[in-house]
Amino acid sequence: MPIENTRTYDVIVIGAGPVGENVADRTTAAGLSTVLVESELAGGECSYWACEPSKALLRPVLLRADAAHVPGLDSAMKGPLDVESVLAHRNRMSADWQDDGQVEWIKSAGIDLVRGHGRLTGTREVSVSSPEGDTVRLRARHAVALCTGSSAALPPLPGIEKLLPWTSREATSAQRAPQRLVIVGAGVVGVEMATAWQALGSRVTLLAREGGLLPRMEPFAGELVTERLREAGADVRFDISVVGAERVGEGGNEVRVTLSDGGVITADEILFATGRAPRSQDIGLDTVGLNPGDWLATDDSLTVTAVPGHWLYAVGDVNRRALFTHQGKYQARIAGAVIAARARGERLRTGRWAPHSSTADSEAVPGVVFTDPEVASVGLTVREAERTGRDVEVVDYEIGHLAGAVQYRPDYHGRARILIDRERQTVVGATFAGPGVAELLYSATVAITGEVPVERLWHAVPAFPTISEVWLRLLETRRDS
Ligand SMILES: Cc1cc2nc3c(=O)[nH]c(=O)nc-3n(C[C@H](O)[C@H](O)[C@H](O)COP(=O)(O)OP(=O)(O)OC[C@H]3O[C@@H](n4cnc5c(N)ncnc54)[C@H](O)[C@@H]3O)c2cc1C
Ligand SMILES: NC(=O)c1ccc[n+]([C@@H]2O[C@H](COP(=O)([O-])OP(=O)(O)OC[C@H]3O[C@@H](n4cnc5c(N)ncnc54)[C@H](O)[C@@H]3O)[C@@H](O)[C@H]2O)c1
Repeated sequence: MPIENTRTYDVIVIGAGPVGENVADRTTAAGLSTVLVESELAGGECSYWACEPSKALLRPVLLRADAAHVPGLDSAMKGPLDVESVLAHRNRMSADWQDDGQVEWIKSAGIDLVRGHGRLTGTREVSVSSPEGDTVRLRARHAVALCTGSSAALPPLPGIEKLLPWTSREATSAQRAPQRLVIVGAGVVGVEMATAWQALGSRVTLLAREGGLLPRMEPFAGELVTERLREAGADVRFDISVVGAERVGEGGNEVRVTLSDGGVITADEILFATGRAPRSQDIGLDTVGLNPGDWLATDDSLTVTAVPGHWLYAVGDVNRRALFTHQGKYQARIAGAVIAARARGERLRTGRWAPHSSTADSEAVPGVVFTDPEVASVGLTVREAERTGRDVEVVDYEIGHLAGAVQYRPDYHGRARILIDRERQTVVGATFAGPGVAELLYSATVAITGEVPVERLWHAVPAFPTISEVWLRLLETRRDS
């Protein structure tokens, strides 16, 4: 007999990914009783099929790329990667796809967890269907936060369902390297997975429908990554799309891909890295006047603007503001503070950079692409500045000229670009592409969010010999140009 029961909490959070967990943590810490609803694994996409496994696959690849060019280590780097150990390490970093550790943390934080598929059933009401067929009805006194994330979006290719294609899930959790892997899509997932699997033994063909890789970033970033992927043996093609694909061979063990230029490629697997779709199809949006399957638009307090009453929030990937774990967790801290303030009847402190406003989503979203070389960017690119009519100065510097870069790796090649707002005289965008630049990014993020005047940056002295000296060289280049 299916069981039905009803429970009341101050706050209901649907989705226990990194973002939902952080909303629940903040509301619980504010003294609000909170329940998390999760249909798969607590920890979400990031822990099992995205950030953690992908970075575990990439770390040895990037370390090796550097070490292979450092005198004294180069000869030790001649052999192939120990693929079995890399995959075993990846499995451990994905907690072997078990969420016991996360569940323990949820309990220790004083948060209740209900397993099952959550759906809104009306204002501040949620119903959860458990895998056993039971239903739990939840009521919220104050807020419901939708943190259901995103899933891979597949292109409308005829017969795609019969192809059994890889998405980001298979690409991050596969237990062996396919001999031949075709990757469609040149965004972050496409280039990271091309870097990983090419190094792990697959022959990768990467297909970009644009004229370069990483099309949303500064073009030099994609050019450097293309160069290194090609050196590693990957077949990288531009201005091309897939017009057809089918499983062929014995038991359908091969994929035959037909391209827009008439070419045909045969591979063992095909990965579609063609963007994300919101997980909002079946979460009861129609019961509150929203369209199932839509991204959920919010204001800077993460409140869903189309629903009256200030009780519904959308946080993380599902609101499409910035599809990164760190940015979703930033939103979660703000949403948690907003929910707590409203529950206490306090006025929100909104406005640029105020505690209840996720301003960084529009001004300074940092992101690192863990390719060889790494690409790190925050704030505007030149293209975005042009599109939004911002008057900026653009300053470029070849990172390989720095003493710190040569110490890092004698053949260092990389590029840095900052954008300076002419009127405000502050940095509004930065992109670094080169080995080891990931850790540089926070300095740029602080410069942008702190709106540090460029004149003051002259007093921020980078240590010698580090790659951070790029900041000084960028200032000198601007002064002397
Ligand atoms: C291959 C790959 C690599 C990435 N690498 C990075 C990286 O290095 N750094 C970075 O910052 N970002 C990275 N990202 C992006 C990052 O994974 C996402 O931004 C992040 O996971 C979003 O967190 P979230 O909590 O919003 O959603 P998710 O992590 O998707 O979690 C949503 C949770 O909600 C649950 N859920 C959904 N619907 C329901 C429902 N109806 N009822 C109950 N539960 C439900 C899901 O099961 C899931 O557990 C990567 C993404 C991909 C695809
Ligand atoms: N290191 C990281 O932080 C990291 C790593 C991976 C993913 N992510 C996040 O995940 C998000 C999703 O990444 P993604 O790479 O899936 O998406 P994306 O939007 O970055 O790139 C998608 C690519 O697929 C192409 N594409 C879309 N439809 C296509 C079609 N029908 N045929 C051919 N090409 C097509 C696009 O032109 C684009 O090049 C990113 O925006 C990023 O925020 C972050």
